[in-house]
Amino acid sequence: MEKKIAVILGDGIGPEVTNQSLKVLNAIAERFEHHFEYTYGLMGADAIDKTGSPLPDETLAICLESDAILFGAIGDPKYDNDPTAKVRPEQGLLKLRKSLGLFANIRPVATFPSLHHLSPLKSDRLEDVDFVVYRELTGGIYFGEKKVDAAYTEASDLCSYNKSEIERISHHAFKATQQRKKHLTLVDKANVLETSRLWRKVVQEVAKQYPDVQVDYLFVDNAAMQLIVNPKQFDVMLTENMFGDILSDEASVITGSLGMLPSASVGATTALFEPIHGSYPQAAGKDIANPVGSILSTAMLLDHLGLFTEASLVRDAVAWTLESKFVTKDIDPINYYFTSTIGDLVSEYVAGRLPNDVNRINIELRKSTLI
Ligand SMILES: NC(=O)c1ccc[n+]([C@@H]2O[C@H](COP(=O)([O-])OP(=O)(O)OC[C@H]3O[C@@H](n4cnc5c(N)ncnc54)[C@H](O)[C@@H]3O)[C@@H](O)[C@H]2O)c1
Ligand SMILES: CC(C)[C@H](C(=O)O)[C@@H](O)C(=O)O
Ligand SMILES: [Mg+2]
Repeated sequence: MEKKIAVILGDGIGPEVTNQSLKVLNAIAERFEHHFEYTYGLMGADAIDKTGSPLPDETLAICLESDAILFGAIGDPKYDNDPTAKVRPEQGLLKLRKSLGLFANIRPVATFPSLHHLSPLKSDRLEDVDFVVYRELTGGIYFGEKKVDAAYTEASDLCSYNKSEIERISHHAFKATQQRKKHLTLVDKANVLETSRLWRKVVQEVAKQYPDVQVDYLFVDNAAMQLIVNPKQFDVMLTENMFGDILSDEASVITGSLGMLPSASVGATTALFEPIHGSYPQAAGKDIANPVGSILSTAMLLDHLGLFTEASLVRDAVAWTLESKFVTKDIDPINYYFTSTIGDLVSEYVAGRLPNDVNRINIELRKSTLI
C-alpha cells in the first residue's frame, strides 16, 4: 500500500518522540511491504522562527494533500512567558485543526497492568480501566471572540456552541459507544453554563437515535473527582473543548504518565495523530521523553488507513516493551531507558526481530541506559 503522510515535528520534545514513531512506521513498511511517503511541514515556534508564521500556508497545503498527519507537539517558554506576544505557537495548531475541520478529538485511556505498581492510584482502581474521551475540538471558548483592552486591565473569551457543532461530534461518540460497552457519559457544567445546557439538550435528542446506548450526565467538577476514585466506570466520555483538554491530561495520570496517551483528530479532511502532551521544553534534546503517546498515535493512524493488523502489532510491541520494563524516566525514575532506545525496541519488535532475539539485543541496549 502507498500512503502519503504529512509529518510536523514541531517544538521541544516534538521531534524526538515523532522520530520514534517514524522508526516504527518504517519497520511496518519493511515488514508489510508498504510505502509511506513523508512530507515535512513546519508549525509552532519553529515555524515562527523560520517563516514568521506559526502555520505557513505550505504546511496546510501539505496536510490537505496527505492521507494522514503525524504531529509531535508545539510550544516554547519564550511565548509562554510573554503573555503580550501577538504571534504564538499554539495559534498554528488551533488554526490547523480549524482549517482542516478536525472537530472530533479521540483520546483513548487504557492502563497497562505492568505499570500498575508505579501509578499513584491503588491498583484495584486501575484494573479494567479502558475508556475513550471524545473531545470537541473546533468550538467553545478556544474559538470564541477574544478581547483585551490596550492597558491590559480587562480581557474576555467568549464560549459559544451551536446545535450542529454538538450534533456532529455526538454522532461520532454514540457510534463509537455502540462498538464498545454502550455507555456514554456527557461531561458538562449544565448547572451554570448556557452552552452546557445546550449540550445536554442536543445530546438528549441525539440519544433517541441510539436506544441501545445508556447515557449518563456528570458535572465536570464531579467528573474530575470520579476519574481518580472510580475510572473504570467510564466507557465513552463526551465533552466540550476545554473540559476535554483538562480531563484527558488528568486521565493520563491513571496510565502512569502524560507521555502515555495518544490521540486522533478527525472531521472534514485529513485526520491528524498526535500525543496529548505538549512540547515539555525541560526535556528537549535530552532523549528522556516518553515516546509511547506518539507511538500509540501512530497505531491510531494505521487503523485510520485501514491497516488493522499493522496497528495491533504496534500496540503489541508497546505492551511488550512495558511488560519487559523498558520504560522512560517519567515511568521509572531509577531504572529508565532513553527515548530512542524505546523507539528502537518497539520498531525491532514490529520488524519481527524481537522478542525472540531478546537476550542479545537486551545486552546491547542496556549499555545505553543511564544505570
Ligand atoms: N498539542 C500540543 O502541541 C501541546 C499540548 C499541550 C501543551 N502544549 C505546549 O507545550 C508547552 C509546555 O506545556 P506544559 O508544560 O504545560 O505541558 P507538557 O505536556 O509539555 O508537559 C507537562 C508535564 O508533563 C510531563 N510530560 C509531558 N510529556 C511527556 C513525555 N512525552 N514524557 C514524559 N513526561 C512528559 C512532564 O512532567 C511535563 O513537565 C507549552 O508551550 C504549551 O502551550 C502543546
Ligand atoms: C496547545 C494547546 C492549544 C492544546 C489544546 O489545548 O488543545 C493542547 O493542550 C492539547 O491538548 O492538544
Ligand atoms: Mg492539552
